[in-house]
Amino acid sequence: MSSTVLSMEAVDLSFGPKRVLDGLTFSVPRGEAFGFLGPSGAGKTTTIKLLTRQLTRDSGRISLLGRPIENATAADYERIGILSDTSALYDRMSIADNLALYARLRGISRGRVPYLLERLGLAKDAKTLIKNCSKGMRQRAALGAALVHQPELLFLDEPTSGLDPAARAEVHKMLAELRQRGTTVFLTTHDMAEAETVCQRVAIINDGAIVACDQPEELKLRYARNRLTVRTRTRGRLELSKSRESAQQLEQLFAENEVLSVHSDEPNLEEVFLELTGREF
Ligand SMILES: Nc1ncnc2c1ncn2[C@@H]1O[C@H](COP(=O)(O)OP(=O)(O)OP(=O)(O)O)[C@@H](O)[C@H]1O
Repeated sequence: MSSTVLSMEAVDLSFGPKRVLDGLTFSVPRGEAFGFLGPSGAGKTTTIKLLTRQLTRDSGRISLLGRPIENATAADYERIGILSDTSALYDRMSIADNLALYARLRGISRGRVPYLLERLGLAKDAKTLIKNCSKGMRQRAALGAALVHQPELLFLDEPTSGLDPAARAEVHKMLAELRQRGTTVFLTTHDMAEAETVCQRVAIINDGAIVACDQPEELKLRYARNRLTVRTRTRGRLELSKSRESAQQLEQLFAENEVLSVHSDEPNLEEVFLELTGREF
């Protein structure tokens, strides 16, 4: 069987006169956590909707679980889990009952529900009605619903938005475990630190087109600015590039006993993102 679980080739999509996706091309091998990053409105959710057949492309090819998406069967969709802001939870039912319902809809036992509640930090709130949940609790419950049938391919649209740092860390741990078990993850996020923690590769999308796609480390080496920040006694903070001229300048500053500290800025994905999209989140 092909090791490519998911791919798009030259996919275009317009809403009316507006081109939203423009020649989108990428592929995701089995077992990879693939991050899809981009500013608001770049086309991330639209891409997930195409991959999960909530929308249809204008042109190009999409394959899912080794076959053209047009030929995907109901059984293929049983192998997929989706978390998005349209994930439906029943407001008047408790968290535990929602997860049990999802298990029943998937035709599996509710045996995994207590485990998921525990792992998602929801055990003590299991009986809370969804309508009385905080945004973070709701988000974790929706993640539980997406995971209940142990999908081999998981689409996560901003899975940790609204979560506090502890819950976020627990979700990251769960995702790492899922990946170890061979689950393929397609994830959108605005959180660059999350992308670096969770994803083996990331694509950066801007105005509907992929502007870079690689391992976070590679992108950082390729695009991040390389700077030194020097705090001086009388000249304040100086920013130097890592160049020969700057080395001479730094030597001079040391000779003049000006240097209080030298800090080498580690390149980070946020800088890469800004460099490539020209936009903040
Ligand atoms: N049903 C629709 N009809 C018309 N335009 C749409 C529709 N859905 C999305 N769009 C437009 O398509 C573009 C991409 O939207 P999309 O939701 O994919 O962005 P996104 O990258 O997920 O943004 P965010 O990070 O804010 O969730 C936006 O300009 C949006 O306004």
